[in-house]
Amino acid sequence: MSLPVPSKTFTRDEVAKHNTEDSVWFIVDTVVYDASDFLDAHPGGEAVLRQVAGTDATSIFYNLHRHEVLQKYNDLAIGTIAGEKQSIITPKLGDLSTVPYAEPLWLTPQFKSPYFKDSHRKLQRAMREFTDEHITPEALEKERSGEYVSQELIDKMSKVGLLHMRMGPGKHLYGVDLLNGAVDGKEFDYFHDMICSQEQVRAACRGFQDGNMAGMVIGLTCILNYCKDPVMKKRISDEVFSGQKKICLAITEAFAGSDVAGLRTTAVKTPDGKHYIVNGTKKWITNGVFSDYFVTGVKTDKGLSVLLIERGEGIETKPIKTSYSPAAGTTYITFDNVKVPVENLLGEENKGIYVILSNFNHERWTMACATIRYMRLVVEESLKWAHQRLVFNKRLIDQPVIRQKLAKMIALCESHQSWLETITYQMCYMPYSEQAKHLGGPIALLKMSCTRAAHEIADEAVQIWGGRGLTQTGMGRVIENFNRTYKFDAILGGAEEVLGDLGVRQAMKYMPKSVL
Ligand code: HEM
Repeated sequence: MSLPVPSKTFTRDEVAKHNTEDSVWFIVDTVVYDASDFLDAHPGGEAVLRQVAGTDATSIFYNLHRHEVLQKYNDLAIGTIAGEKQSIITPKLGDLSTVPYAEPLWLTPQFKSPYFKDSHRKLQRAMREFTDEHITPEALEKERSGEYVSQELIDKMSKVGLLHMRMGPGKHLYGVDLLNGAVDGKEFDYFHDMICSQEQVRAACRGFQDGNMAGMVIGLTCILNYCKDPVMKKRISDEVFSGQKKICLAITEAFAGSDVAGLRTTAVKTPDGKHYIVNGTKKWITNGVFSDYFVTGVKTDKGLSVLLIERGEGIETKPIKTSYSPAAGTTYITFDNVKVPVENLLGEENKGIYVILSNFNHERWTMACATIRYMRLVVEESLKWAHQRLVFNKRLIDQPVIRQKLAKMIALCESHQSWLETITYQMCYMPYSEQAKHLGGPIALLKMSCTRAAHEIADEAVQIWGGRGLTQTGMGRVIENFNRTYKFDAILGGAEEVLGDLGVRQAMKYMPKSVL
């Protein structure tokens, strides 16, 4: 699609005359811009615009700006050069990128994949459109302002079944209209789930990405799988899926992160056996500040247990400032003699470790989906920039050292997507009971390896982008965000070292005795 600009045409000679005190025109990709009234407002200053007045500024413009700047300021366009056609494509909402490696191979027209059916492709299109239209604009705004996700967006996501889909396959999807029939809830598998995760990441706002109901993705699973009272389970899931109530997972403490066995929040039964009294703290809890329900890991008399705690007396939530956006709603929680009915126990008393561990696989896999997709976005942006940016009279891409960096970035991205798809295929066909045994290790290793790859990609990308890779606005916005935030994935849901160890320990369990 070309930029929609007025139909008036000019000759290049006519444009050249607008190089005066009162009139500053220039050409970008055959479109004529009248910047005379924009000089004061231009973030790059007046002088630079005066320097290009009357000329074709295409190459200098793309050396400094993203194409989306022209979309935003389209009202400065007054026409086009007679007989010439725009050559730069403006993507439509929902379009696939035409940049090589910008889409996973299964979405690249020349490639085939055994894993993806029509419903996956239909869902991908619908998710891309929904993300471009509704999620990205809000993500960009909230990432900057640090405000929390709006109720309006939550309502929209609820209406199209996106909140339901983010919980992965299951009965909670039956009978729900998913993005206007893009996929039937009974057909929804982990590849659909992967698509939902990966498409949303394209907003490239890591803090908002977590702020946008990540607490639900990791917290509500425990209710769906371990709440014994069907009435309570239905009430809570209805409230959360409809967007009226928010939920989060509160496991980590200042005392214990990946080492969940070291938790210190206590739950002591009252003498009449009807309640637990909860005391303690939780730290780094995503979405905690605005949550109504806390799925909380506690110490009971003989082990760990998991309780559903409703916001009320004795609970205080305070935002924690981290290196990503406050939009994530990262929280410090204190529980001070909080009275919780015993019916709110999820799973068995003292066997909460199973509740926590069974939750981890989907959480870690979702994080791998997201990290890999974000890596790909960095590859896309870097490929575009390397073709656009001129230094030492050459495009960056014409420098072998830059091509080497891109080669490494592409290889890391493609190999991890392939590994992800292989594991996702096993998740679709392996019974849930077997998954913890056989997939816990591979998923842990995948997540560990993804975030190591993210580390390499962030490092190479910033070198390609220079100062722009460290600047929150303008051309390098995506690179800066990725470089500042990829570490969250290397820590949350299990630190790299813990996951690596888990993967190898699981392999040790299955080592045949006879190999020596
Ligand atoms: C329709 C025309 C233009 C519009 C709407 C526009 C808009 C902007 C905006 C929004 C920025 C802030 C950075 C960003 O968001 O990318 C910017 C920065 C800048 N612009 Fe423009 N601009 C235009 C044309 C030009 C031209 C022709 C030049 C020629 C030299 C120029 C030079 C700069 C410079 C030097 C910066 C600072 C870049 C940086 O900090 O990296 N702009 N412009």
